[in-house]
Amino acid sequence: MTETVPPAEHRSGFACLVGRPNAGKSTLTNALVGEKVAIMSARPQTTRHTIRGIVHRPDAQLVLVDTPGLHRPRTLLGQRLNDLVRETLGEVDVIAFCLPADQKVGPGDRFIANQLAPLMTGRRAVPVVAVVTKADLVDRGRLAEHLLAVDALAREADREWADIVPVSAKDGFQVSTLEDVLVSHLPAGPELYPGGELTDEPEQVMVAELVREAALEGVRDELPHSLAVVVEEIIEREGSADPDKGRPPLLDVRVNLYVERDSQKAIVIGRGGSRLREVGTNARQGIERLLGARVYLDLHVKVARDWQRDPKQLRKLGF
Ligand SMILES: Nc1nc2c(ncn2[C@@H]2O[C@H](COP(=O)(O)OP(=O)(O)OP(=O)(O)O)[C@@H](O)[C@H]2O)c(=O)[nH]1
Repeated sequence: MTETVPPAEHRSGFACLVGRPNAGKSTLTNALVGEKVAIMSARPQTTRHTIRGIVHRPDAQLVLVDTPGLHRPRTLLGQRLNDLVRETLGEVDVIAFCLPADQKVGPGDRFIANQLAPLMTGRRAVPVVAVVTKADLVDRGRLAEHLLAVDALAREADREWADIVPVSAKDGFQVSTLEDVLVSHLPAGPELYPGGELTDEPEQVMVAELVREAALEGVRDELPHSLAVVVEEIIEREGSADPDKGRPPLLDVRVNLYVERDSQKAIVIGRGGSRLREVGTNARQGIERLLGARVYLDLHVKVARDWQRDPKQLRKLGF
């Protein structure tokens, strides 16, 4: 019998991707992890939850935390998200600050750089790698200019980036280089997630993301940030599985969709319930793939007035 000898120095730890909305954090997480874990969208701030993916390789395990956009708080929800973001940031081993190459360094980036600055010094300083995303969208000249501007951004705050790495999640340019750079900032340590499961996101949160994505499809303009999704229960129907016949179990999945106004409820439900049925069908297919089971999906649309500003509602909705 041969035993597998662990590599001399195995590294492990947590990395957090920050950056303004639309900076390409979710897409980059997916490119690094190699599987769709965060839900992508052309619209800002669909990533309400902290979603982790794991880069699992023989010499390292890098646990990625994809945060909601670190943005200037406008509502209580924004404030909560920022608290969550800062809490997460204090605990990670390396931060990847994403700055899209096709957009000038602006006030949003400066705001984040200033938030990061205090974390970058002292005994427990966290290294921050500046990641210039979407490099495929600009030519070499503009990329070089952008890299200089990104470098200057750190010096404005009297700090230095641990590294600066241009990447394109779209065509894979430098993604493995970035992976190596992030790993190089991790401490020596054993696998944090034995076997390296791709995600430790609770099933319920992923189910909620799939329903939210389906419910927003085509109506994002009418329901910008006014939709929260809560999975009430996932229950296996007794006696539904038949392993002998290769029949997977049937799961009853009950989900509440919260909107702020009656008019929004009407949009989600559609004429005679037609749109909600379509949302259910689309979400169910994704959930069945995710859970490897047959799914009976029960959707309820409820009005929670001004839920973004009400602390009690926020807690109920899991924020
Ligand atoms: N051309 C190109 N487009 C990209 C790249 N990475 C992301 N995008 C696009 O940029 C948009 C935003 O990407 P996301 O990954 O959703 O950005 P995000 O930072 O997670 O956004 P929030 O969830 O709003 O914080 C999407 O339309 C992506 O398709 C890239 O490397 N190249």
